[in-house]
Amino acid sequence: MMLSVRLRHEFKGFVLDAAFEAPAGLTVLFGPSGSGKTTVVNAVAGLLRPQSGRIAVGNDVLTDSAQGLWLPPHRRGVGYVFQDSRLFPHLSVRQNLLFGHWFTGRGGGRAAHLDDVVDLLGIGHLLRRRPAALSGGERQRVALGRALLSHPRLLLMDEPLAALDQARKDEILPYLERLRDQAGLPILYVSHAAAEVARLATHVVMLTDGIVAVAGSVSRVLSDPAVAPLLGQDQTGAVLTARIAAQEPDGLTRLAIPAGTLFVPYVAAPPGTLLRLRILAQDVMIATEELHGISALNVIPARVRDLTDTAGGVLVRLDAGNQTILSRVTARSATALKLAPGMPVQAVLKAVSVAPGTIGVSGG
Ligand SMILES: Nc1ncnc2c1ncn2[C@@H]1O[C@H](COP(=O)(O)OP(=O)(O)OP(=O)(O)O)[C@@H](O)[C@H]1O
Repeated sequence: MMLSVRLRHEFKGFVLDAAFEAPAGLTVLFGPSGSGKTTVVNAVAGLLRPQSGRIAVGNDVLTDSAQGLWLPPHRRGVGYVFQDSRLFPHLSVRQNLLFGHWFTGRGGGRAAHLDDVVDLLGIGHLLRRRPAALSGGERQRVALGRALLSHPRLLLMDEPLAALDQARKDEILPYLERLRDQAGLPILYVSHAAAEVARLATHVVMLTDGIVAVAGSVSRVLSDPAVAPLLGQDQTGAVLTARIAAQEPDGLTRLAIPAGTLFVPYVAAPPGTLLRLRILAQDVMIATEELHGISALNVIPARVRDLTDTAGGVLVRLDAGNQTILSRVTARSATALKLAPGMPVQAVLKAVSVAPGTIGVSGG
């Protein structure tokens, strides 16, 4: 099931002209304030009728200006989760959940069942409570459950974590990962937090000034130097998948990636588990010779693919196995090391860069 979007809409002083596809999984719509994210989401939800374009989920066409077709919001099968949970305060959690179910009246075989959704989101112990007696993170989990129980073809999430503090975000992220991996739906997720993109996205659509600047899988987009100015210097970095190889006696966890072995602080998961790692460009040093007597645990053989000058230094894209790592070095170092495409190097990852907060299950 794939969401495909082609849209053109003009406000005074702003033109949205965007086309992209979002497969099953979680596609983050990312971009600076005013780039058109909400306009896209509103067009998909049916809250805005675009001047021209076509929006479809699989074979179901939601909007097609060429045919004069435009489905109203309640006939789109779109589950919508907002920044604030918008639960009904006078209803219990259970009643809130069933409201989505009841409202659409689209039961039947493919219906998500209350018990399954409650399990997926870990909200069984909350069913009798009123929203006022929930934490912000719990409320968002209930709002997710309500959206899921409306049997959507598609989930839209407009900065669902933006109103939560970091502790509540951390609490809800694992549930979003499960939803992404188990719901089998396209999820279009608006965010301007790079950490959320790195943690949750399977695909990324970067919007700037109403057009799609870059789009593709999260690993490809985040390792694209063209994306660095949009993410910001200290947020630029690659995302890669690793497999837990073993738990070490000294408390570290050994990970396997195609290019070699990484050691990270203990990750509580069994060998074989796939993890997603975020490796910030500023945490990767480059050595042109074999290293001895260095405290860094993680040194990976790699090859320079290309170099890009940016405001904050030179971004070096490194091929490591079939994965890509980004490193930021000063122009002076790039010159001194004579870095050039094709050159074999060692990527030195500072162990701290693979911190627990940046580790999530793989997805996609
Ligand atoms: N109803 C409207 N009438 C006129 N201009 C609008 C309208 N809605 C949005 N715009 C303009 O369209 C542009 C894109 O707005 P949009 O809300 O889609 O951006 P965004 O990426 O979601 O931003 P943010 O991250 O700040 O929410 C902005 O310049 C905004 O002022």
